[in-house]
Amino acid sequence: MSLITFKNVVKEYHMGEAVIKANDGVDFVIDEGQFVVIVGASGAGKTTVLNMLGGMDQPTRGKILVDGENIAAFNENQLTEYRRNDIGFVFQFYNLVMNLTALENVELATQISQKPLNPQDILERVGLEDRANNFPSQLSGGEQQRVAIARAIAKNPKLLLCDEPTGALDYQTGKAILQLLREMCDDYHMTVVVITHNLEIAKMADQVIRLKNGKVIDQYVNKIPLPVSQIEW
Ligand SMILES: Nc1ncnc2c1ncn2[C@@H]1O[C@H](COP(=O)(O)OP(=O)(O)OP(=O)(O)O)[C@@H](O)[C@H]1O
Repeated sequence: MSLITFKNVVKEYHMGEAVIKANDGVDFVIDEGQFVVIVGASGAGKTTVLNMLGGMDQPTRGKILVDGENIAAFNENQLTEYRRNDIGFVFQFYNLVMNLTALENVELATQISQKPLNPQDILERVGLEDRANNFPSQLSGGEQQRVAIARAIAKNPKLLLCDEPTGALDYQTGKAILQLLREMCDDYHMTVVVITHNLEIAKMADQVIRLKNGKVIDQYVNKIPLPVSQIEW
Protein backbone atom coordinates (compact mmCIF):
# COMPACT_ATOMS: atom_id res chain seq x y z
CA MET A 1 0.00 0.00 0.00
CA SER A 2 1.37 3.43 -0.89
CA LEU A 3 2.19 5.60 2.12
CA ILE A 4 3.78 8.60 0.40
CA THR A 5 3.03 10.26 -2.92
CA PHE A 6 4.92 13.27 -4.28
CA LYS A 7 2.86 14.83 -7.11
CA ASN A 8 4.61 17.39 -9.29
CA VAL A 9 6.35 18.94 -6.28
CA VAL A 10 8.15 22.22 -6.95
CA LYS A 11 10.24 24.10 -4.37
CA GLU A 12 11.55 27.50 -5.38
CA TYR A 13 13.88 29.81 -3.51
CA HIS A 14 14.11 33.47 -4.51
CA MET A 15 17.57 34.97 -4.32
CA GLY A 16 17.13 38.58 -5.40
CA GLU A 17 16.13 38.41 -9.06
CA ALA A 18 17.09 34.76 -9.44
CA VAL A 19 14.77 31.82 -8.78
CA ILE A 20 16.41 28.56 -7.69
CA LYS A 21 14.31 25.45 -8.28
CA ALA A 22 15.55 23.07 -5.58
CA ASN A 23 12.81 20.62 -6.64
CA ASP A 24 11.45 20.94 -10.16
CA GLY A 25 8.38 18.72 -10.59
CA VAL A 26 9.25 15.74 -8.38
CA ASP A 27 6.98 12.67 -8.62
CA PHE A 28 7.36 9.41 -6.74
CA VAL A 29 5.45 6.87 -4.68
CA ILE A 30 6.75 5.05 -1.60
CA ASP A 31 5.00 2.00 -0.18
CA GLU A 32 4.48 1.35 3.51
CA GLY A 33 7.35 -0.61 5.07
CA GLN A 34 9.79 0.08 2.23
CA PHE A 35 13.44 0.93 2.72
CA VAL A 36 14.00 3.74 0.24
CA VAL A 37 17.25 5.41 -0.77
CA ILE A 38 17.14 8.82 -2.44
CA VAL A 39 20.45 9.38 -4.13
CA GLY A 40 22.01 12.28 -6.00
CA ALA A 41 25.00 14.59 -6.18
CA SER A 42 25.38 17.64 -3.99
CA GLY A 43 22.70 20.18 -4.88
CA ALA A 44 20.42 17.61 -6.55
CA GLY A 45 17.56 18.45 -4.16
CA LYS A 46 17.66 15.55 -1.70
CA THR A 47 17.58 17.59 1.50
CA THR A 48 14.75 19.67 0.09
CA VAL A 49 12.70 16.48 -0.46
CA LEU A 50 13.47 15.21 3.03
CA ASN A 51 12.67 18.52 4.72
CA MET A 52 9.30 18.70 2.98
CA LEU A 53 8.53 15.06 3.75
CA GLY A 54 9.45 15.72 7.38
CA GLY A 55 7.09 18.70 7.62
CA MET A 56 9.98 21.13 8.16
CA ASP A 57 9.39 22.96 4.91
CA GLN A 58 6.55 23.25 2.40
CA PRO A 59 6.54 23.11 -1.38
CA THR A 60 5.89 26.10 -3.61
CA ARG A 61 3.52 23.91 -5.67
CA GLY A 62 2.40 20.31 -5.80
CA LYS A 63 0.98 17.71 -3.45
CA ILE A 64 2.65 15.58 -0.80
CA LEU A 65 0.31 12.83 0.35
CA VAL A 66 1.24 10.95 3.50
CA ASP A 67 -1.22 8.29 4.58
CA GLY A 68 -3.88 9.97 2.42
CA GLU A 69 -3.40 13.50 3.76
CA ASN A 70 -1.88 16.35 1.77
CA ILE A 71 0.75 17.68 4.16
CA ALA A 72 1.59 20.44 1.64
CA ALA A 73 -1.69 22.07 2.66
CA PHE A 74 -1.16 21.71 6.44
CA ASN A 75 -1.12 24.81 8.64
CA GLU A 76 1.58 25.35 11.31
CA ASN A 77 -0.32 23.49 14.04
CA GLN A 78 -0.98 20.51 11.80
CA LEU A 79 2.69 20.44 10.80
CA THR A 80 3.77 20.50 14.44
CA GLU A 81 1.50 17.54 15.22
CA TYR A 82 2.75 15.74 12.14
CA ARG A 83 6.43 16.23 13.07
CA ARG A 84 5.72 15.17 16.65
CA ASN A 85 3.74 12.03 15.99
CA ASP A 86 4.57 10.76 12.55
CA ILE A 87 8.24 11.56 11.90
CA GLY A 88 11.48 10.23 13.31
CA PHE A 89 14.60 12.05 12.08
CA VAL A 90 18.19 10.82 12.05
CA PHE A 91 20.82 13.42 11.12
CA GLN A 92 24.40 13.13 9.94
CA PHE A 93 25.77 14.68 13.15
CA TYR A 94 23.40 12.91 15.60
CA ASN A 95 22.04 16.15 17.21
CA LEU A 96 21.82 14.64 20.69
CA VAL A 97 21.28 16.83 23.75
CA MET A 98 24.76 16.80 25.25
CA ASN A 99 23.80 17.31 28.91
CA LEU A 100 21.31 14.41 28.90
CA THR A 101 22.27 10.74 29.11
CA ALA A 102 21.59 8.30 26.28
CA LEU A 103 18.42 7.10 28.01
CA GLU A 104 17.25 10.65 28.79
CA ASN A 105 17.74 11.64 25.14
CA VAL A 106 15.44 8.80 24.11
CA GLU A 107 12.94 9.54 26.90
CA LEU A 108 12.76 13.18 25.87
CA ALA A 109 11.57 12.22 22.39
CA THR A 110 8.95 9.81 23.75
CA GLN A 111 7.48 12.54 25.95
CA ILE A 112 6.20 14.48 22.93
CA SER A 113 4.83 11.45 21.12
CA GLN A 114 1.34 9.94 21.37
CA LYS A 115 2.16 6.25 21.22
CA PRO A 116 5.81 5.86 22.20
CA LEU A 117 7.73 2.63 22.63
CA ASN A 118 9.64 1.85 25.83
CA PRO A 119 12.94 3.82 25.79
CA GLN A 120 14.88 1.16 27.71
CA ASP A 121 13.70 -1.59 25.32
CA ILE A 122 14.74 0.41 22.28
CA LEU A 123 18.18 1.19 23.71
CA GLU A 124 18.55 -2.53 24.26
CA ARG A 125 17.45 -3.18 20.66
CA VAL A 126 20.21 -0.92 19.32
CA GLY A 127 22.77 -2.67 21.55
CA LEU A 128 23.30 0.11 24.08
CA GLU A 129 21.66 -1.24 27.25
CA ASP A 130 25.00 -0.95 29.06
CA ARG A 131 25.51 2.66 28.01
CA ALA A 132 22.10 4.04 28.98
CA ASN A 133 23.55 6.30 31.68
CA ASN A 134 26.44 7.66 29.63
CA PHE A 135 26.42 11.17 28.20
CA PRO A 136 26.92 11.59 24.43
CA SER A 137 30.50 12.84 24.97
CA GLN A 138 31.31 9.47 26.55
CA LEU A 139 30.12 7.58 23.46
CA SER A 140 31.75 6.97 20.08
CA GLY A 141 30.25 8.47 16.92
CA GLY A 142 28.67 5.13 16.01
CA GLU A 143 27.19 4.77 19.50
CA GLN A 144 25.83 8.30 19.38
CA GLN A 145 24.19 7.51 16.05
CA ARG A 146 22.63 4.40 17.65
CA VAL A 147 21.17 6.63 20.38
CA ALA A 148 19.85 8.97 17.67
CA ILE A 149 18.21 6.03 15.88
CA ALA A 150 16.75 4.77 19.19
CA ARG A 151 15.41 8.26 19.87
CA ALA A 152 13.75 8.43 16.45
CA ILE A 153 12.29 4.91 16.64
CA ALA A 154 11.05 5.27 20.24
CA LYS A 155 8.54 7.86 19.05
CA ASN A 156 7.01 5.01 17.04
CA PRO A 157 6.73 7.19 13.94
CA LYS A 158 5.12 6.34 10.60
CA LEU A 159 8.27 7.40 8.84
CA LEU A 160 11.95 7.33 9.68
CA LEU A 161 13.87 9.95 7.70
CA CYS A 162 17.66 9.78 7.60
CA ASP A 163 19.93 12.52 6.26
CA GLU A 164 23.34 11.04 5.31
CA PRO A 165 23.26 8.88 8.48
CA THR A 166 26.72 7.43 7.85
CA GLY A 167 28.32 10.66 6.61
CA ALA A 168 30.31 11.30 9.79
CA LEU A 169 31.27 7.68 10.46
CA ASP A 170 34.12 5.43 9.35
CA TYR A 171 33.43 2.67 6.83
CA GLN A 172 32.73 -0.25 9.19
CA THR A 173 30.74 1.81 11.68
CA GLY A 174 28.75 3.29 8.80
CA LYS A 175 27.88 -0.19 7.56
CA ALA A 176 26.79 -1.25 11.04
CA ILE A 177 24.47 1.77 11.18
CA LEU A 178 22.99 0.91 7.77
CA GLN A 179 22.48 -2.66 8.98
CA LEU A 180 20.67 -1.35 12.05
CA LEU A 181 18.44 0.89 9.92
CA ARG A 182 17.57 -2.05 7.68
CA GLU A 183 16.70 -4.14 10.76
CA MET A 184 14.52 -1.33 12.12
CA CYS A 185 12.65 -1.28 8.82
CA ASP A 186 12.13 -5.04 8.87
CA ASP A 187 11.47 -5.53 12.62
CA TYR A 188 9.10 -2.62 13.13
CA HIS A 189 7.65 -2.61 9.60
CA MET A 190 8.80 1.00 9.50
CA THR A 191 9.04 3.03 6.31
CA VAL A 192 12.62 4.29 6.12
CA VAL A 193 13.89 6.97 3.73
CA VAL A 194 17.64 7.56 3.54
CA ILE A 195 19.22 10.35 1.51
CA THR A 196 22.81 9.95 0.39
CA HIS A 197 25.23 10.85 -2.39
CA ASN A 198 26.60 7.28 -2.26
CA LEU A 199 25.06 5.19 -5.06
CA GLU A 200 26.44 1.96 -3.54
CA ILE A 201 24.04 2.33 -0.61
CA ALA A 202 21.19 2.14 -3.13
CA LYS A 203 21.88 -1.59 -3.53
CA MET A 204 20.44 -2.34 -0.06
CA ALA A 205 17.19 -0.47 -0.76
CA ASP A 206 13.81 -1.87 -1.74
CA GLN A 207 13.33 1.19 -3.90
CA VAL A 208 15.77 3.76 -5.29
CA ILE A 209 14.94 7.32 -6.38
CA ARG A 210 17.68 9.18 -8.23
CA LEU A 211 17.62 12.97 -8.30
CA LYS A 212 19.50 15.37 -10.54
CA ASN A 213 19.01 19.12 -10.85
CA GLY A 214 15.81 18.95 -8.79
CA LYS A 215 14.21 16.24 -10.94
CA VAL A 216 13.74 12.48 -10.62
CA ILE A 217 15.96 10.96 -13.33
CA ASP A 218 15.44 7.33 -12.38
CA GLN A 219 13.28 5.30 -10.04
CA TYR A 220 13.47 1.54 -9.64
CA VAL A 221 12.74 -1.38 -7.34
CA ASN A 222 15.48 -3.79 -6.27
CA LYS A 223 13.71 -7.15 -6.41
CA ILE A 224 16.47 -8.61 -4.23
CA PRO A 225 18.08 -5.90 -2.11
CA LEU A 226 21.66 -6.76 -1.18
CA PRO A 227 22.54 -7.47 2.44
CA VAL A 228 24.63 -4.61 3.85
CA SER A 229 27.56 -7.01 4.30
CA GLN A 230 27.77 -7.35 0.50
CA ILE A 231 27.88 -3.64 -0.22
CA GLU A 232 31.27 -2.01 -0.68
CA TRP A 233 32.42 1.48 -1.42
N1 LIG B 1 17.16 27.94 1.75
C1 LIG B 1 17.67 27.95 0.52
N2 LIG B 1 17.82 29.11 -0.15
C2 LIG B 1 18.31 29.14 -1.40
N3 LIG B 1 18.67 28.03 -2.11
C3 LIG B 1 18.54 26.85 -1.49
C4 LIG B 1 18.04 26.74 -0.16
N4 LIG B 1 18.02 25.43 0.17
C5 LIG B 1 18.51 24.77 -0.90
N5 LIG B 1 18.82 25.61 -1.89
C6 LIG B 1 19.35 25.24 -3.21
O1 LIG B 1 18.54 24.23 -3.78
C7 LIG B 1 19.34 23.25 -4.44
C8 LIG B 1 19.08 21.86 -3.84
O2 LIG B 1 19.56 21.86 -2.50
P1 LIG B 1 19.50 20.57 -1.55
O3 LIG B 1 20.09 20.98 -0.23
O4 LIG B 1 18.12 20.04 -1.52
O5 LIG B 1 20.46 19.56 -2.31
P2 LIG B 1 21.11 18.20 -1.78
O6 LIG B 1 20.94 17.20 -2.86
O7 LIG B 1 20.56 17.84 -0.45
O8 LIG B 1 22.63 18.61 -1.63
P3 LIG B 1 23.73 18.12 -0.52
O9 LIG B 1 24.00 16.66 -0.81
O10 LIG B 1 24.91 18.99 -0.81
O11 LIG B 1 23.13 18.37 0.83
C9 LIG B 1 20.77 23.73 -4.31
O12 LIG B 1 21.14 24.42 -5.48
C10 LIG B 1 20.73 24.65 -3.11
O13 LIG B 1 21.75 25.65 -3.19
